[in-house]
Amino acid sequence: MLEIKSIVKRFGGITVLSDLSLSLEPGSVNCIIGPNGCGKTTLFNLITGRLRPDDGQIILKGQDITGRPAWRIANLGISRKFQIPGVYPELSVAENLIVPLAAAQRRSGSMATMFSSRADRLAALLDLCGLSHKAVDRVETLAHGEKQWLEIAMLLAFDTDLILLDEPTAGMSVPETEKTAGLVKRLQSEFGKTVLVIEHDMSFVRALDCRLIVMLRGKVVREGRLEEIQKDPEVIAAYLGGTAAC
Ligand SMILES: Nc1ncnc2c1ncn2[C@@H]1O[C@H](COP(=O)(O)OP(=O)(O)OP(=O)(O)O)[C@@H](O)[C@H]1O
Repeated sequence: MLEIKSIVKRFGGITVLSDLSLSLEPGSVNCIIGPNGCGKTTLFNLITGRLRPDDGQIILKGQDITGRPAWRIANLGISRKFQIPGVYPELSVAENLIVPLAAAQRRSGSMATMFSSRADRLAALLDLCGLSHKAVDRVETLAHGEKQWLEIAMLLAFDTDLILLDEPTAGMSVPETEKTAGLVKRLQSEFGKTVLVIEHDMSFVRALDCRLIVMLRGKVVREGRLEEIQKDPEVIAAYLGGTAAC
């Protein structure tokens, strides 16, 4: 689905990403962990075209997207959720979903995507984010967690193959965090999406039960399951430190 080859990003004299390589299998869930400032968000900015790399290549489904504009990359099949919910507060929940549904229709030129009709699609998306009972409510009246779930459903409505989520559980309670892990898993299990998540919350990482990618000092230093990663001395020293949570 995605192949990042030896990417380098510098800001002035500081090298934030150095020779970083990574690949994502189609239909997989992957989670990036790493200490503050190690370059996780910068990596998302490079993948989505907000920033251009100084060196290296980014390949999406066999196509070189390195340095292409963000709108073009979105149309080629990558959607992204920022930490703060990117929803339309004055529109209803259903209207928020109709906007990306329409954008997906325009992008593909066909509705032969996930569902058989627009009504079915809308109902499935409302069900996915647990907001069927609030379909006509204005989004500004929703709780923080509900806005985050709505935005994840909006990404699904836009129907790209690859979905990037930047700390989707930021500001959430423990039950909300657990629900978010279930939602992210459904993107893969029910809809076949490839998902790449940045997350700090280890209870969420554990619940997600997926491949972990550990970044340190601008590089990928380890990949694997949590059980392996949490035993790694370098990871423990540099990132997990004393956090008994892992
Ligand atoms: N536009 C920019 N100009 C200059 N420096 C930047 C810019 N964007 C990021 N940086 C620097 O690059 C480094 C990596 O930042 P980045 O936000 O990618 O880290 P992160 O791993 O996502 O951190 P966090 O976990 O705190 O979100 C930091 O030192 C940051 O200050």
